[in-house]
Amino acid sequence: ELTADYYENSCPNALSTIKSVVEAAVQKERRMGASLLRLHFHDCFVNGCDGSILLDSTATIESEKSARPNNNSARGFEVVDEIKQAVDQACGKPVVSCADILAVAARDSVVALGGPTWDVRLGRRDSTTANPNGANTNLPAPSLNLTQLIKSFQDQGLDEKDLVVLYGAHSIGFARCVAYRAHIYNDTNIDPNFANSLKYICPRDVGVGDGNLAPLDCTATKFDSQYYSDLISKKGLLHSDQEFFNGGSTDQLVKEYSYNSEAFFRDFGNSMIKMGNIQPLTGEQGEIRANCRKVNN
Ligand code: HEM
Ligand SMILES: [Ca+2]
Repeated sequence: ELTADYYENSCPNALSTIKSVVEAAVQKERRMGASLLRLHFHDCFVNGCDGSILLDSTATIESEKSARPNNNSARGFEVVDEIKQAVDQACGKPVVSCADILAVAARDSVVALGGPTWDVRLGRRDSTTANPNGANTNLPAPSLNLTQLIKSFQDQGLDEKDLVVLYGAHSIGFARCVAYRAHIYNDTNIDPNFANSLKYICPRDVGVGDGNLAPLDCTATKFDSQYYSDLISKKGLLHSDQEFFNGGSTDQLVKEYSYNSEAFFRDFGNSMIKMGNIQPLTGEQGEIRANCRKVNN
């Protein structure tokens, strides 16, 4: 069982230390808040929230970082290193796990960008392995349809409502042309002016401008419910985004969140806690890494 006050005795300054590093990082670059939030998601969906995504490749470990959904895409690892150093210094020894750092940094990022807060449950321990194949299978691709998206969340014990509300994380951050090219050129459920404007940034030919970034919603540096309004006006950036408002079972919830940002904020915190509870290592399982990129000797 994870608990919110897990570090209260062992390191009373842990949470405030994490918060100040996250705030400084977001102040320097607002997108970093989005990148840190996504790291927690990509950690939890592969072998649970155990810091597995943070491990670098070695002779014996093939990293999740190099798996398709993360390669040239997941970012924020240097900020996690910075947090880890600061927090270990504040505690006097490594007592805070890298998995917990990701969970707290995700919350602090959302708050720093104007979103809701919630009590992060803590006490996760760090994995001694990575699972790149798991990253390839479990992390949903932007080409998925609604049924497949629902399935990928169900596999993690998350329901349709968790899916729609957590996907509101796309209220912040950016995607590369490779992720949205198919949607702007091939799909018809997209506002034509919106699609045309993106074609300047993202050329049709594969290999040209693949890394060019576009914002996931039109207020991408602020955490808000704008994302859902964008979907209603057919301005979802990814194919998978627009699947949530495309005549299916999730249309109603998208509408509700578009005009009720209080409900969105409340539900987001609850579903983040639920996601953060996916298969944690606890007790004697795993370890507390001294360096988030490496297993202990
Ligand atoms: C449900 C299925 C999901 C799919 C198919 C999906 C897909 C994607 C894709 C393709 C990108 C762009 C990556 C790139 O081009 O480098 C992205 C970015 C992002 N995703 Fe998701 N995502 C999903 C769910 C989530 C969830 C549940 C969260 C968090 C709770 C999340 C948070 C983010 C954030 C914050 C970014 C922007 C990152 C940045 O700017 O560095 N996504 N997602
Ligand atoms: Ca993991």
